[in-house]
Amino acid sequence: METTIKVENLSKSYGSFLAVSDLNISVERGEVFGLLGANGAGKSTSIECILGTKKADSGTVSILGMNPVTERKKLYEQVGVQFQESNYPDKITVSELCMETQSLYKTFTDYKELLKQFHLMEKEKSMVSELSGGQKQRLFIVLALIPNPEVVFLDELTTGLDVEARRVVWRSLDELKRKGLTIFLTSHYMDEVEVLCDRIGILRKGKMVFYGTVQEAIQSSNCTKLEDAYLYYTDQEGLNYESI
Ligand SMILES: Nc1ncnc2c1ncn2[C@@H]1O[C@H](COP(=O)(O)OP(=O)(O)OP(=O)(O)O)[C@@H](O)[C@H]1O
Repeated sequence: METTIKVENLSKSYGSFLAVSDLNISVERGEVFGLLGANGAGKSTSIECILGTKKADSGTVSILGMNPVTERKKLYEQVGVQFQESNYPDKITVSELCMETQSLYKTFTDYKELLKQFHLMEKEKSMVSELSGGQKQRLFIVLALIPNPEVVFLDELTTGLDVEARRVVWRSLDELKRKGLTIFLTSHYMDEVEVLCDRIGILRKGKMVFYGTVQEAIQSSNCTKLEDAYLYYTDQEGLNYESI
């Protein structure tokens, strides 16, 4: 198998606060990896350090065999990133923003196909600023996919999406995965994780407390559902576990 993302012994502190501690992750080509953890567990910090947009204190990262810090330009031709809050000009339409994004890359996918796939075609001429939260979220996924990437990083994939929109996103990602796209995502929704992820890592206070398949998480915690297994791993003091 071909390893697409390799993270070894990655750590990051903010002052004296250790946000990510000794992270090890390996994602194969065409695999979907989900990084899970409570608010503040260190997911975004990890993604930013992996992408090289934040400087890790120690550890090594390789994406498609490249170092994201020193080979940034070349790597970013093949990596898509979904931003939570994109910086876009005030008065720009959906299609203009897509075209602008296309212009940043040597090769790209037809954005209209992506807009269709993510049910945004009827918003093509709308101002980005006038889209609903869920429509914007889907647009940011489209923007991440425009370079026709080999790997895509999706932070809080479907936060704010309604039930139908989530299914649209899941279906589209599944299709892209079949074509060999490697996906690194974070999510707070265990149903989504069960549908999409081949392997997961659960972070608790910056440390990986579980790494393996969804089935392994369920089995090793003696639970029957992933949500319970997740709580078992993230809430080991038992404060909330089984409180409902
Ligand atoms: N720039 C910063 N300076 C200091 N502390 C930070 C900074 N960014 C993040 N932190 C802290 O690091 C920890 C991890 O934050 P991070 O954003 O990585 O968590 P997360 O798992 O992505 O959370 P969420 O699910 O809420 O998005 C938190 O305790 C946060 O307060």
